[in-house]
Amino acid sequence: MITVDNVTVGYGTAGFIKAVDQVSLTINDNEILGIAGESGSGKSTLMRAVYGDFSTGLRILSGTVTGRFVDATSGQVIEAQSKNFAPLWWDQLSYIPQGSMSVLNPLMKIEQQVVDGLPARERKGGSHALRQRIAGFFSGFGLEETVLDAYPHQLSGGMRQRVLVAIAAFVNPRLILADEPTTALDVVVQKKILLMMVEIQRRQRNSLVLVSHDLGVHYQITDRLVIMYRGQIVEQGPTAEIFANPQHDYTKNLIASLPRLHGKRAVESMGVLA
Ligand SMILES: Nc1ncnc2c1ncn2[C@@H]1O[C@H](COP(=O)(O)OP(=O)(O)OP(=O)(O)O)[C@@H](O)[C@H]1O
Repeated sequence: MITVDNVTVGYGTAGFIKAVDQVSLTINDNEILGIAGESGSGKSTLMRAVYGDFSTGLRILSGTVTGRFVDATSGQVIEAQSKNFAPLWWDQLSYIPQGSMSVLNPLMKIEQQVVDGLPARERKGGSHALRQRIAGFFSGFGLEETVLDAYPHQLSGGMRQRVLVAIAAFVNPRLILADEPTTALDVVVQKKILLMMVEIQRRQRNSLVLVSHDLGVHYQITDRLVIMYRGQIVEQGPTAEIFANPQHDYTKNLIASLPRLHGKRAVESMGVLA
């Protein structure tokens, strides 16, 4: 679906601050791909390059990010470079950036924020019918209809994050990019959000890329894992294989640093999806 080929990405026009260095990876159809790595290792930058969001001064210095999508209405295959992805946002690929409060407009009720992001074809049938569809979709994930009439500040952090996930998934995009969606939330809320994202991926059979510095999260929900270190990918492969047999010292240290419960690694005892 997405091929990242030897991409170097950074910021600035006069000078160039390199943030991602010669990275290659593939995002396949119908999979959960995890991206892990310490703070500043380039995870968010890579996500922006894959989404095609150059608004932060981001620049692809070399290499390509190519997407292959199928138009939901015409069935036509669309192949494009990420610099041309903007018309495909929401419909084909959606992005949940870090920080739910800064993403949602504080002055607008949730319903309007959902509606504003929708492609025109989704708005057909009038506002009442659309509200019913949105409410139905939200309730499928335990979000009551009253949430639609709330302003962001009236919702808890966990609720706002679930709303963001629901908005990102509403039009059934083929790829959802989620950047640290559970960071700064307590473990109970984290679990709810992770379960919601897995449920969405299973129902929609799309691809989910999950950025998290928390290897425990990756262990529980990702199919494949990419480990970044100082702007480069130092390891990638099936998550179970990486945990069973980490190759790179950085990955070994990350796994060794996971908390232990009764002599077992905590990830083995948590079983979010059990
Ligand atoms: N808008 C920007 N302008 C200039 N440099 C930036 C910008 N955003 C990020 N950087 C730099 O790029 C590098 C990679 O940052 P990035 O946010 O991609 O890492 P990250 O792994 O996502 O970190 P975190 O987990 O803290 O979010 C860092 O050195 C950072 O300072």
